[in-house]
Amino acid sequence: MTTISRLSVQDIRFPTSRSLDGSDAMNAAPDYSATYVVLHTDDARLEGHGLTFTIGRGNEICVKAVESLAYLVEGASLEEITSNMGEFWRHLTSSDSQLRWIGPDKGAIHLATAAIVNAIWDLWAKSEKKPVWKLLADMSPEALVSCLDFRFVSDALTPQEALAMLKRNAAAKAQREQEMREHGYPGYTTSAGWLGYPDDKVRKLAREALAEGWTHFKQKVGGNLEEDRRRAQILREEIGWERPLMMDANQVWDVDEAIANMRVLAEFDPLWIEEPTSPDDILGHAEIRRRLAPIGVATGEHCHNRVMFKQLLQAGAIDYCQVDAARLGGLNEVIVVLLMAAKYGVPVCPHAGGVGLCEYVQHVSIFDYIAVSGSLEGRVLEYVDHLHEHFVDPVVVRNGRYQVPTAPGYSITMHPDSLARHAYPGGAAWQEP
Ligand SMILES: C[C@H](O)[C@@H](O)[C@@H](O)[C@H](O)C(=O)O
Ligand SMILES: [Mg+2]
Repeated sequence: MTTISRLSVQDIRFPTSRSLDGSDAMNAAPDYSATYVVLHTDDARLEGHGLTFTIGRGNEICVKAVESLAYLVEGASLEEITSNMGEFWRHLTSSDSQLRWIGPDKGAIHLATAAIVNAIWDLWAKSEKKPVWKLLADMSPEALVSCLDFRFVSDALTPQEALAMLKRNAAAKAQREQEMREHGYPGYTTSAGWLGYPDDKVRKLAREALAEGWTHFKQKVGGNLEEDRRRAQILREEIGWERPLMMDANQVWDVDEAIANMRVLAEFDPLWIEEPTSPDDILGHAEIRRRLAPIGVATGEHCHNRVMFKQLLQAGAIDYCQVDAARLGGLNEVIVVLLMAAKYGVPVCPHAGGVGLCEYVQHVSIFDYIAVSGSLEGRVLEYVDHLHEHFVDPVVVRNGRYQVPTAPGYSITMHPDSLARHAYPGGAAWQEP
């Protein structure tokens, strides 16, 4: 038996705003940050690591929220948790009504939940000596369903339906796993298109990404429309018209504004417009989708729970579901969304623009292909080229495709010296001018 003896949490921040990596129309100068959780156990060789992605001072709140939730896992045994993961997830999200009140299932408390829940999955996978995607892919449909909480979504997807979907896909799992191991999962890069980059940098990075084998590119829009057009022109000059170009407005527009601006940017043939308006505006997304077709609508990085994803799907509001591994309450809730998206026939293209998110979502997409959707059609996994060097098992991308991770766990463990250097405010990275 493995007992979780203690939870520790650290405020880790990277000064990415200095180079405007990650910048967009809403977040002009983000410092990519992580509320970083370690579950210590009575076995000194076994720890579970997890993080939630925030920007700079957002960590102040998330660290506190993790501290408040810690008592719900400290002292529990891993076996006790994993023998009924669905029930445990509900315990973590609902049993303390004082903490639930500041959610429910949204905001800082839910981000904190994600860090803890993902650390449990990391611990579980490490104890089984498997990468998380493989732990999931090897589970029986019954075992997987028992990890999930269908509360508030059973009108759209029942546990029985989920079971039937997983069973239908089970026969060809081994074949799809082999395919993933041989060819990897298709990706797209956002790294050439950050809003704060000067034109010559956009051009240079697009050229380099093309040479590396990337086939899909995303640019930020939503600043000044003429500047958006200029950058789109540069990208089209570099990548041609055959390769898909996606656009991301990061929520800055009202509904009508989004439609008007995208009608102008339509000349660059974007595959999708991402976060065209407020992430909470389900009917607004549906309206934008209806009026902008065939340009697709994508959203999800700020969609805070399975209930909202349910409504986006029910309302026919999205063409691409951009689930975020640390915005939802960890992997359990992510899997519920994968299943709902598969039922509604909407491809899942997870969000990965942040620190550690690429590391997480490679497991999500590979598992989705093997066991849930069984399809690669319309699916590309985001990649951003930042901060991977801080991870013990960083993502490996070849020719624009994510290679299957093989190390045990959720790939989210950071090097101890990276943690020490980027601890805020004391770390060396924050002492330099
Ligand atoms: C502040 C961040 O870099 C965002 O711009 C990023 O997550 C982005 O929306 C994305 O889609 O990758
Ligand atoms: Mg985005």
